[in-house]
Formats: sequence, structure tokens, C-alpha cells
Amino acid sequence: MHLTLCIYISQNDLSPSRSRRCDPASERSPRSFSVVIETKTELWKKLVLVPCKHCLEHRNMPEDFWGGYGIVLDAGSSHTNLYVYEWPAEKENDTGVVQQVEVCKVEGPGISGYSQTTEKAGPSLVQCLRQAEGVIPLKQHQETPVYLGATAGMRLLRLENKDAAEKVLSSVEKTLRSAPFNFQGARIISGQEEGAYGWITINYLLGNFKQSGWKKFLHSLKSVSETSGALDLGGASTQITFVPDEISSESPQNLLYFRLYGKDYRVYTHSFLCYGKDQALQQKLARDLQSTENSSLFDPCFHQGYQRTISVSNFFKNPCTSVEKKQFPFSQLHIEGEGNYEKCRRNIQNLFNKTDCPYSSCSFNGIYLPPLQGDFGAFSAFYFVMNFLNLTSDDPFTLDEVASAIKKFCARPWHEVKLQYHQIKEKYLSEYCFSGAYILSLLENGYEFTTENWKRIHFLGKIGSSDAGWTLGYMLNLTNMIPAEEPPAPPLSYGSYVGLMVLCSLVLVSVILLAWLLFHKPKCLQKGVV
Ligand SMILES: Nc1ccn([C@@H]2O[C@H](COP(=O)(O)OP(=O)(O)OP(=O)(O)O)[C@@H](O)[C@H]2O)c(=O)n1
Ligand SMILES: [Ca+2]
Repeated sequence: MHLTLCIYISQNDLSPSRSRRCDPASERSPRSFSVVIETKTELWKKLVLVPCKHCLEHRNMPEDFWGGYGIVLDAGSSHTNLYVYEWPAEKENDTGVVQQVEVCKVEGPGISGYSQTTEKAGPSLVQCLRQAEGVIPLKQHQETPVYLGATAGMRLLRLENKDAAEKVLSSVEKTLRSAPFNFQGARIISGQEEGAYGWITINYLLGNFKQSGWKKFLHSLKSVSETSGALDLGGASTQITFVPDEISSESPQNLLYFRLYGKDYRVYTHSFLCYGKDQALQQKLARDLQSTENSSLFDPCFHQGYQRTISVSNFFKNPCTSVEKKQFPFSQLHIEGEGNYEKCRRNIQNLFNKTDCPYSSCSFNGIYLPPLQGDFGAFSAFYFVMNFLNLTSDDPFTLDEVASAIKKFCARPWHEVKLQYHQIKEKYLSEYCFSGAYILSLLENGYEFTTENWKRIHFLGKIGSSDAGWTLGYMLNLTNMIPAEEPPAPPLSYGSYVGLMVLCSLVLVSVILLAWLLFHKPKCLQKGVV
């Protein structure tokens, strides 16, 4: 008989954390088996072994053992991801306790890709919802909230075709309502929300919100909040969010105020629609097209030997490129790669208008940006691209090293790149040269990161077991899991209590011994006795 054990390791009785997922292949195992081992040295450390069948039912577990679950679907422009989060019972207000236990990548395009076949948007999510059903205990399905947040792809579709965007949302709502979970809404979130929730996610996971002991004391001496900024790069939009050193009220639409765990945060955020890496490429091609006389175009951002054909008529339907629309005497454009990093950088630079700034300082396109402050976590496509280029090691690369690595990669002929990375989707692979150059342009020219503060950018995919992104922050906010005020300090833990008792006993015994020695001086301590 096939029997696979799921192992759960718990730091204490109430906060188990899943160390291994159920193997669906073995969930049919009919044997029931449950063991609880308490080690003698660490009384509070428990190891629980349950066969996979019971991972779904948890029959032998106390009612409150597993806490809660929540599901968030990130309906991005390029694809949809479903995340399952889990938190231990009664601990949901602690910081860092909610963890991602599952991620499912939905097959096919992002939901905005269903603009012509809107009724198919919802059914595309079914497979991942089934996967979530297998992860969350049956008993808890009904009370598990499920949220869907759509980002820039749907923002663009709403601009282009409002009716189609509404139909897509109705279709996904219908599917989510038919799942056995507690449907809480499917909506297009704003760019500001995307930035803010990304910032909340990474600082929650890094444990930056709630400080205890000496850390709290140290931070109370400093005026600035020790939070990390957040840089998110998607397919259609990009966000920058951080707590600036000093806040000017020049551009109130870029400021957000939060009170979290008893502390006030004044956060700057901006979302650039059309500056996600796919739309940035579209914008670049639309500009290049303006100066093209015939139907072929040499592109320095693609590898030498790479070729691609695009349809010119569909190209300008997109709100990110429609301003560049004009009539062309050809319907297909043939693109041929040149693999020239410097030329590519110059080409991309045109996307960032640095001429007009109505504020004391700007990023680009006349958007206010206060001076950069602190460390930044850069995730989503920032991470995918830098990780592919092997530029995310713990010992950070300098800006020059990063630039020369991308330059080297861009100079490689396409047939060689394709041969080496045959397992990677051609759509991704063909664009890593452009994406690398675009990331440097955005960070260096757009936000004005320099050689000095470049090392403050940390490219990260996950923090612990959770993906960096806006979804966790979104769920924490909507389920009220981040309190405005600091929850009262918990009573002493069992370990600290035992330690304190032992210390008190030792002090008491020492005092008694000392007193006894003082008052009943034993003969050996009396003068004259050797
Ligand atoms: N291994 C991967 C995975 C994704 N991508 C690219 O990364 C971008 C998507 O990043 P993502 O953060 O998933 O964007 P979305 O959420 O889909 O877009 P948005 O946030 O703008 O709605 C796309 O260009 C996709 O082609 C990549 O280059 N390599
Ligand atoms: Ca995204």
C-alpha cells in the first residue's frame, strides 16, 4: 500500500507550519495514521505525522489546530496566479504568521486576454480552484475567503473596451461563486493599491512592522521608519513605493497614510501604467515604427539572428500605443535583432520624458518622486529577469557589473541563446535582453538610482515561503489581519516563564546561603582557623 506522510513541524502547540505539501497521488491511501511526538529536550516542539488522506480532513486534530486559510487570485496582464495563505489559530494579528502554502499558475493568458471570448475567462480558473480545494481542509472550505484582484491588463481593457472588461469580470465572478469557498469579490485594483499592498506584503514578511524589545527601543530613537521600499514590475505597469525621509505635500495623490501596529507611516507610491515590461516594449516599437519607411525594422534590443513579425493594425488598438497611431503602407512589420546593448539603452531612454518637472524632483513624465530612501525589495519581473541573468546573488553586483552582464548577454547570437536555454519559453527568452536593458533604464534613468545606492536594491522572488507581490497585503487588509494598534503584549512564553522561575529560585537560594553564612559563620570561616 502506498502511504506518504505529510510532516508538519510546529514551533509551539498552536502554530504549526506546513513543511511539506500533500502528494495528490497518494491521497487515496485508506490507512489512518497519526502520531504526536513530544521531544524531551524541547517540550514545546511537536512533530506531527499524518498520512496524506488526512491532510485534507485532519480528523485527528483538535478543532483549532489549523487556524485559517485565505485565497487571492492575482489576475495580472500576462497571467493569473492563485495563492493559498494559511495562518495559525488565534495568532492572525501577529506579524509574519500568515504564510503562502500554495501557488497555482492558471493556464493560458491573463483574464484581459479573453476580451474576444469573455465567457471563457472564468472557466480558465477552474483547475487552480480545484487545486486549492485539495490544499484546504474540507471543513474549512466554506469559511475560506476568496478574492480576485485584476491589475494593469484589465485597467487597459477597461480603457479600451469597458463592456468587454465588465463581461470578463462577470465571468470570473460566476466561476468564483460556484467554487466551495466564501467569495469576497472580483475587481480591478488601482495602481496605488497595487503599490501599497506590495509594500505592506514585503514589510510584513520581513517583520518590519512590529518591533519588540531592544529593536523597538532603538527605532524609537530614530525618526525614520525602518521599512523597505517596494519595486514591482509587471507586464503592463510598474510601481515604486517607499517611506521618504521627509514628506513634502507637493503631490498629495502620491501619498498614503497608514497606521499599523501602533505606528504611523507616510508612504509615497506611484504606479506607471504602460511601463510594465511588455507594454514598454510595445511603446518602444510604436516609436520605432514612426521612423520606419518599409516593413522591416532592425531592433538593437533583440539578439542578432532573432526575427519576429507583428500585425500593425492590432498594434495601435492598445491605449499604451494609440497616441503613436498613423497610417502605414504595410500591414505586417518584420523585426530583426541587432543585439546592441548601448543602442538599445539609447532607444529605451526615449520612453522616459525627463524634460518637464512641476515639482522639486521627478522620476519621469512629470511625476513627483521624493529623494530615494532606504533599502528596496524589487520583485515580480524585476526578479524574473535578474534571476535569469544570474544577477540576484546575496553578494550584490555593482551597477557596472550588472550593465556589462546584460551587454554580454545581448551580444550573444540568438541561435546560441536558444540552444543553451531550450527549456525556456521563447516569448520569455527572446525578451530578456530588452527586459534587462529596460530594468536598468527604469531604475537608473527613470528613478535615478546611482552607483552608490544601487546596492540598496534587493532582487527577491520569495520571502520565506511566500512570493513577494501585492496579494498577501491585499488579503491581510481585507481580512483585518493588520491591526492599527499594537496588540497587548502576550504573557510570558513557557520557555521564558521556566527561565525566570529558575533564575528567581537561584537568586533566592544564593540569598539564603549568604544570610546563613553571615549569621552562623561556620568554624572553617572563623579567624584563626586554618
Ligand atoms: N519566468 C518568467 C515569468 C514571467 N516573465 C515575464 O514577466 C512579466 C510578467 O510579470 P508579472 O509580474 O507576472 O506581470 P503581471 O502581473 O502579469 O502584469 P501586471 O502586474 O502589469 O498586471 C511578463 O512580461 C512575463 O513575460 C518572465 O520574463 N520570466
Ligand atoms: Ca503583477
